[in-house]
Amino acid sequence: MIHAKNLTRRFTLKNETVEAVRGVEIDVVPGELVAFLGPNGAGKSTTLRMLTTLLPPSAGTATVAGYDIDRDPVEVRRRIGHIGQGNGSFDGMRVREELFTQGRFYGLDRRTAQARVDELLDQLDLSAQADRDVARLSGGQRRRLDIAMGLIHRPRLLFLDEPSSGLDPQSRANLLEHIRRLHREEDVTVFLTTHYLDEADALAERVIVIDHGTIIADGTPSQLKSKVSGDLVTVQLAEPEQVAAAAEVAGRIPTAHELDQADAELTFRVENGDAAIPELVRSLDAAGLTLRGTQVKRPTLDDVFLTLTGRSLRDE
Ligand SMILES: Nc1ncnc2c1ncn2[C@@H]1O[C@H](COP(=O)(O)OP(=O)(O)OP(=O)(O)O)[C@@H](O)[C@H]1O
Repeated sequence: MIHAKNLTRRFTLKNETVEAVRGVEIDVVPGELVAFLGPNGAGKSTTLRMLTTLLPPSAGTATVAGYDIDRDPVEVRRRIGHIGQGNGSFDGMRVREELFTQGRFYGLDRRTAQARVDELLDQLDLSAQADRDVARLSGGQRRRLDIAMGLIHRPRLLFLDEPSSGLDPQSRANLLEHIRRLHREEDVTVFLTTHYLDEADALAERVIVIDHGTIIADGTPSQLKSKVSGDLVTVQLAEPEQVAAAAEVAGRIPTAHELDQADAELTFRVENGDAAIPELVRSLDAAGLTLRGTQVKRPTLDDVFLTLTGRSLRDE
């Protein structure tokens, strides 16, 4: 569905050149739901704009929905839906009218356009807003209308640039559910950009991580997390003086690593945190050390990003 090879884009501003995308390789097969994750400025939108034929690459090639983005941009556009950042609809139009116009724009006859509009209003839960002025929609409804607009011509591949950006948590959850359903029930291949870690984790079957214009990871959320070596175990001791001795005890667990001490707290990573705790507690007890508590935290996509880049995506 998407095959990008060495996709590269440079921007020249006065006498400075920015390499926004550097040799990106992406392969997406039909039916996948892919989250393209990265911090601000990583190159997500630039990649998306190249794949959707809005921006010519400086180097590299891509075929999207079976056509070359450079040689056959019109064929590509005909087969994809693209929902950009804050697409925005025309104010002063009613929801139904706006969708109908889009349908006619894509060459549907009046009757087909009408039927498609009704279908999309239903699918995206907008039937109750059909006769409402577009300007009076909530943020979440407006995003759903954007998606309906992008789907009018039944594309098999949908690109969404930061679809849930700026939405409150409830509208975000609702929008993601709609995207999930479209993917599941309509068999639409979805490629969306996001800088929300939890969103990528919860939504996507596959996450491609981009940083400084380069892809640094590609896999299912659990594959990516398994690259971060292990669960994070935190142990609180009664006294700061006991931490060094506790670190020695924890260090004997065969898979324990990244041991760190601060005040009365010891942290380390271990392959299976839950399985390691009982033996650790016994050993600490046998060494005469007093425990105040223990926690086990599974790796998150943020840990993956931190491991790969040395920075936290959450702080960006
Ligand atoms: N038209 C342009 N002219 C110059 N530089 C640009 C242009 N578009 C993007 N850039 C630069 O390219 C880099 C990548 O930007 P891009 O918008 O692709 O990142 P992004 O990952 O989508 O970020 P965001 O999440 O903030 O949208 C940034 O350094 C940006 O400033």
